[in-house]
Amino acid sequence: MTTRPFNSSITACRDKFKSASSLSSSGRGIVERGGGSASAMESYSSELIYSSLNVCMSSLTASLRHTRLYGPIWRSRFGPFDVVNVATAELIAQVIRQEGRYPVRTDLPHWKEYRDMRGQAYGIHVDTGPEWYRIRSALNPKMLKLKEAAAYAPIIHEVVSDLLQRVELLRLRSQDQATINDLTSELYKFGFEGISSILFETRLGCLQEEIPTDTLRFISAVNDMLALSETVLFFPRWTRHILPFWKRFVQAWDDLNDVARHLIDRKVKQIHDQVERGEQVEGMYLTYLLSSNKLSLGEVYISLTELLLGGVDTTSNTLSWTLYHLARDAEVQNRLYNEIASVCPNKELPTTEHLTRMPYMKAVIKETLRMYPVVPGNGRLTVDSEVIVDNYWFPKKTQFHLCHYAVSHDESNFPEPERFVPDRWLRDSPSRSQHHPYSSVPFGVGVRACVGKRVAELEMYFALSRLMQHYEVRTEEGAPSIQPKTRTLLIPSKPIDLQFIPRA
Ligand code: HEM
Repeated sequence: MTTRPFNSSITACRDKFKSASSLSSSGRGIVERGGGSASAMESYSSELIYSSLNVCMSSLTASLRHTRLYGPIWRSRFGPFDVVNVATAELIAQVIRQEGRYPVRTDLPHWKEYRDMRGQAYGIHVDTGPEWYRIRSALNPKMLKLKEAAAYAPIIHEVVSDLLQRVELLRLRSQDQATINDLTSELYKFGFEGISSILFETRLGCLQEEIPTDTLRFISAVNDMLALSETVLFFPRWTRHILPFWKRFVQAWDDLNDVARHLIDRKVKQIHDQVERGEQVEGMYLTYLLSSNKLSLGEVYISLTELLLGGVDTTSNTLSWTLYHLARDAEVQNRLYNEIASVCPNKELPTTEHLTRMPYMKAVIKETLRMYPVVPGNGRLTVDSEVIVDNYWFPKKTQFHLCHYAVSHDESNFPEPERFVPDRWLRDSPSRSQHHPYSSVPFGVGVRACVGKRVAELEMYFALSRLMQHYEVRTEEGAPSIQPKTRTLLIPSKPIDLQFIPRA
């Protein structure tokens, strides 16, 4: 095969590998999307940190449709993005196996610009290469290992107790003394409180009746920054004088940093006072980061903020979908309840040891994350070397989009993919699916995978097991089924309202 020029700079073919031009001509297509229309902006305006992940920004249905139309690999353009999409487990595996020592998801030039403007450290999302690795290595301990994350069990239980109280309050306040409307927004408060109590070692009061003013400012700064992140990236720089987005983006970051810094500085002073008094310093994640001396104070500010951004919306959306399905499937719910009740009789508080004896609960969460991978599409930008994927040769600086949602809904991996079947994940079950290891990787894989996985799992397991101990969840009569949609993260397209019936 001879080398032929490709019709754009993104792919180039080399001897022995397929001509990348066939990406656009043999049913593997280039999909062009117009830039900047109001409707496009509406559906693609981002909510979360994972704006940096969902590089092709295609909607779920579009990603499934494109897979059917173009096969497992195709190019797409959206605004400034020129992306190679891969939509089989094997191709995802090929990209990941060539990601190198310092994988990059995608560029975040607007975050970098903000940090340059304010003279701040870059942090885990903006830094690349060995610098990213240095920060990531400092963050990994006390987060990634189950044994270490287990130290957060008491504080997570404290926050789950507040969640239970809030559920009871809202239930009793409702007309039928059962229904909680828009469960996801309540679970969002739980997610925010849970992760900040570990990271900042401070209870923010998100689940209180009257949320403190500073906490409200924190929550809205997080929301504003994330909602504006993609918008800012999308519009050309010259529009910044005319459109309000950049100014609001900067303001949101300023507010976010201000509250985070205040929380951290308070802790630094407490630790300093304890040391002065000759007391033993004990704490959680912030104390660990400060005492490990691996990061500058500026890097600690940025790192905790970025961990918070990764942790607030992810666990809450996953828990919402889990409860939604349990409410619709009495058999699955009973089985889960029976497992929890047999491991922890008399509503005993579950410990991490108890969790090791709850395989069905883990299967329920795995199945939720298969059907609703909260990060439905991830990205990898090849930086250091050229790569070969599906026998095509791709040059450096190729942006890949890993279409996780399409893959985990592919029936060749998971028969009847639209059915919620936790049994697929159980070792001895006849329904256990024989799937490719990369067909459902909701936390990512490799050195760049989710740093908060263990904490997220603990939060979800404790919250789910205790909710089940106290309540049976049901749907209201005639409640419509709810489809997911992407707002970068995968979220319910409508509010989820569920009934919470107290158990004896
Ligand atoms: C259900 C819960 C969660 C899911 C499904 C999830 C999923 C993911 C995924 C898919 C990635 C990208 C991995 C990759 O590129 O290979 C990621 C990255 C990340 N997540 Fe999570 N996440 C969850 C919870 C959390 C929590 C609770 C935290 C905070 C403690 C967190 C913090 C982060 C951070 C900081 C990154 C970036 C890591 C890096 O770039 O080195 N996540 N997460």
